[in-house]
Amino acid sequence: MTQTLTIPRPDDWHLHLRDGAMLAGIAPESARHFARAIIMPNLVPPVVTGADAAAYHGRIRAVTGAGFTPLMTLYLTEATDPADLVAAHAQGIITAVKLYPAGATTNSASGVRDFDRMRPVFEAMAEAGIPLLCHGEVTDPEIDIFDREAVFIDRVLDPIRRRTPALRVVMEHITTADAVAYVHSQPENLGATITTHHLVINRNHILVGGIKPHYYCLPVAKRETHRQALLSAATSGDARFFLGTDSAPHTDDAKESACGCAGCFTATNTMSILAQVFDDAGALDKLEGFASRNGPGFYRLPVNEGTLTLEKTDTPVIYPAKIETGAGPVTVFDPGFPLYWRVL
Ligand SMILES: NC(=O)N[C@@H](CC(=O)O)C(=O)O
Ligand SMILES: [Zn+2]
Ligand SMILES: [Zn+2]
Repeated sequence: MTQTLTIPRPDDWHLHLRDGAMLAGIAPESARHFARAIIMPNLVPPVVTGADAAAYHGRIRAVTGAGFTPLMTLYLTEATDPADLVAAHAQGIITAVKLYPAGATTNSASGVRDFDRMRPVFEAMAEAGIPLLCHGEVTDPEIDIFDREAVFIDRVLDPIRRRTPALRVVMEHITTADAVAYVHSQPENLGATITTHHLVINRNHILVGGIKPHYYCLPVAKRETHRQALLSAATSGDARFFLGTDSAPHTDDAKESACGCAGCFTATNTMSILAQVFDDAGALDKLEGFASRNGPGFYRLPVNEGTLTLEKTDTPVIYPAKIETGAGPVTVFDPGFPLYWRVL
């Protein structure tokens, strides 16, 4: 008998949809499987005001139609007006606010340099219950790239949490056992997203046998013990860990370059990969919590009423190697093993 798995329609709590021709080319890949997604604001120029977010929301819906709900975020800068942010949230324009340390990742030049200066904004957000989503890496050139997440927790995140304990925080795309342990040490108003690709690759996948630009993302994948810690957290059933794919398309010429962009594009095959990874870990029953229930729980939103069904097949699932967009081709993340779970 064919094995199937039906779960409430999943959501993606961390997604890059970009804009223009790229948006038009890749948004359908997410809208096909996901009901809602938290949309990252790191456009050029970034989404910084409620008005920017409302306009971007319109551009996304023009591509996806009403079957997909983009949950908008604002890009926090040192010039952010707390009143604009609180008003945008009260009007339902935004769901959360994104913190990028300046220079940490793709299009983060207008991010925050002095975290202490943001305290009035954090207080206003705590008061209004608006989640702060953190790209958790320090940018100090003295700090080794593999240590930047752990150092961020000690130097930036923990001080913010001590000063504003009521602030709801999501540690985005966690990559270390340190981040998993930090979530465990904290009250329920701290959650964490885990990407599909960080459940699959460790740093060897990027570097051994030749450099693999399509496995390069930020935060960079760490050693295998950290991947194991992420897998344990994702499959544990702990409601503070939920799916944020961080699917982050760049055109092939931008990835396959002497200075290649960071980002893995996983929207197309994420659900097949996750089903395979959870099945291989003997935790298929935990996929529903991770992909469909824990995120809405944290964000205080209803679980989706629709469903998604996956079927286990005898022959590997075939998916496109690249998505052709008006901006250029985008390579789909290759997990490096066959996938036997097909989305029906
Ligand atoms: N994850 C990445 O490697 N890249 C993201 C930015 C981000 O989420 O940090 C992107 O926008 O390309
Ligand atoms: Zn990030
Ligand atoms: Zn991201």
